[in-house]
Amino acid sequence: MKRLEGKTVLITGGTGSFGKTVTNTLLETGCKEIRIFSRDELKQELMRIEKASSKLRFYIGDVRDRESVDEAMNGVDLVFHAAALKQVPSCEFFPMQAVMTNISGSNNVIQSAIKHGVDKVVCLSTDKAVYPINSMGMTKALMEKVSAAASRLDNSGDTTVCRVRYGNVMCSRGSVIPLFMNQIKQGQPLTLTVPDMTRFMLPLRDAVSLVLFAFENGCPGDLFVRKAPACTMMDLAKAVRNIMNADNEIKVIGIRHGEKIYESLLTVEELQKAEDMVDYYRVGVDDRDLNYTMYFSEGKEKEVVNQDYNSHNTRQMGIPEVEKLLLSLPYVQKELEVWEQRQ
Ligand SMILES: O=c1ccn([C@@H]2O[C@H](COP(=O)(O)OP(=O)(O)O[C@H]3O[C@H](CO)[C@H](O)[C@H](O)[C@H]3O)[C@@H](O)[C@H]2O)c(=O)[nH]1
Repeated sequence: MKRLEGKTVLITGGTGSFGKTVTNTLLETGCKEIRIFSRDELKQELMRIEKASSKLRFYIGDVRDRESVDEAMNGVDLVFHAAALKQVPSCEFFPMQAVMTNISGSNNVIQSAIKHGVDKVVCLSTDKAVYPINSMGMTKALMEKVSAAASRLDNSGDTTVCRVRYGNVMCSRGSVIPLFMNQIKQGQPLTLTVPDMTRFMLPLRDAVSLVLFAFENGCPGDLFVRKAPACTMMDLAKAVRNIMNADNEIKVIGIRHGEKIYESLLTVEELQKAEDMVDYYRVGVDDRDLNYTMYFSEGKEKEVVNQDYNSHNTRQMGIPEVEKLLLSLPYVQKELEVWEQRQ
């Protein structure tokens, strides 16, 4: 991470799970300043106390409010744009709120970065933006378009805007793994939507590496995804039960508003032109030579792709592998420690 030496980094939505984890990583580099931009002063105060670092600067603001974004952007070299409305059900009920934050807010961040001559902006998107069926995914898909358009139009060439998409980040706030663990602690049944539903499972550390990879390798308009395994929700529920030594009932409750049976990380068309970078796929906005020759398998003709890259056709983990992955997560380790003391 030599390229971070002496840099000022702005993280929008910086008090979330991603923001906190990437901050830890950045604090171990030689970067000069990390700016945390978010709406919630309490979360900022807690983060200030927890991290206790003179490199951190906190900015209260909202991506919807361009002035507040401009204030935080002055002197910034790199932006990780993570601020978003991302709960599927609430975006279904309040789609215009998702429009204002995820689309207009993202445009504010990108335009402000271009105006301030920022080197690179990495915008965080989600698998729900691929063939979107819910407001959260639709607004994230448009955020991707807004950033792709900005990267085409910025002729000054000062600012590189690129994008990453990831699947379900394991144990992120409000997500299913913490929910299952709490249900077990309270002696309740595990509420399972659809047993065969699959999701890409991405530990937070891999989500952070993806974003750093995009920072290091991204050219204007690039989209990166990290290859990830998936599992069924039934296997996930059973794995959580097993690691907690529990036998709570698993109750099928049916699909929720705006949900899909499986998620896609790349469309058929994107996969067709994607460059395979071992752990990652890269999809460029056009066919320019972007100097990725070291990752190509020379001379191999591209096969015709007729499927998207989705959580049904990626590598499937069985219950033991899901258990192992769960046990490697700091969140799960902490929760299990408390749980085992109570037993
Ligand atoms: O009580 C529940 C709740 C959820 N699920 C299932 O668990 C899976 C994951 O659900 P989450 O609520 O954890 O996550 P979502 O897939 O709805 O969305 C999550 O992943 C997205 C990326 O795909 C975004 O990051 C988003 O913010 C985040 O909440 C889904 O198949 C869902 O049906 C259950 O079985 N029971």
